[in-house]
Amino acid sequence: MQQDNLAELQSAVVLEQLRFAYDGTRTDIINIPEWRLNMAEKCFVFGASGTGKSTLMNLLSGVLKPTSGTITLFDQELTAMSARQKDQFRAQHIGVVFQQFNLIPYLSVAENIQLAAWFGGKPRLIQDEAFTQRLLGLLDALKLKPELLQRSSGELSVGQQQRVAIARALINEPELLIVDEPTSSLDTHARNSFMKHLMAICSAQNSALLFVSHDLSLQSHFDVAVDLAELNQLERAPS
Ligand SMILES: Nc1ncnc2c1ncn2[C@@H]1O[C@H](COP(=O)(O)OP(=O)(O)OP(=O)(O)O)[C@@H](O)[C@H]1O
Repeated sequence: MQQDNLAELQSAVVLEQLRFAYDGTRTDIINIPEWRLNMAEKCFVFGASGTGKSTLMNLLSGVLKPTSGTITLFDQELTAMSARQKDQFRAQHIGVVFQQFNLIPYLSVAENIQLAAWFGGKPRLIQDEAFTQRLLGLLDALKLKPELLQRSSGELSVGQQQRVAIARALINEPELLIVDEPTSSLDTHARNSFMKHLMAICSAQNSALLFVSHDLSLQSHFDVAVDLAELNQLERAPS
């Protein structure tokens, strides 16, 4: 079978009977009977504040463990992995940009990005010329000046930190990029430019993209859009 056909058959993400309640509560925050994301598809997940967007992203990146049900990424069941296997799988296959970016403020931009490559199992490649070229290409695509590489990430503006977080998430060319509400601190012009660059990089790398936000104006950039309130089968109090 041709490689292209194989890629079409495999899903990037499959959720089945996925339920999650925070410890000590009995209220489901997530209850998704079934959902799929195709390989290399760019999906916008929207919902108002408090609908569970960050919770869903934390489940998909393996930071939270579901109460029940399964999460399968590229035919591998995340929910069946040990904590160590999950960390390794995430580092190798998933790029995550959290709302707060989670950069290490006292490390330089270069060190923050190299750390991701190291955890992604590519420590030797960091010395490699091709790695440097890829890093410079990413910086250029994200409109970050190479001089920033030696600056502590804690010294950068919020917009710059955001783009460094994206560069870090993309450095290992992940099959899946998960991005949680990254544009809220940007003005309209910066936001549109950021979105265009992000889409171009994902297309070039063939990465599937799951992007959560409450900002519906971003929807036009994506292949598909999902309303989390519809996807999530939560019991609602009768009105
Ligand atoms: N650690 C926690 N313990 C208990 N409840 C939590 C915890 N974190 C979030 N919640 C609750 O889960 C629900 C979903 O929160 P979540 O942060 O996933 O929503 P969100 O859609 O990402 O919101 P926002 O757009 O404001 O970031 C909220 O009712 C929230 O209060």
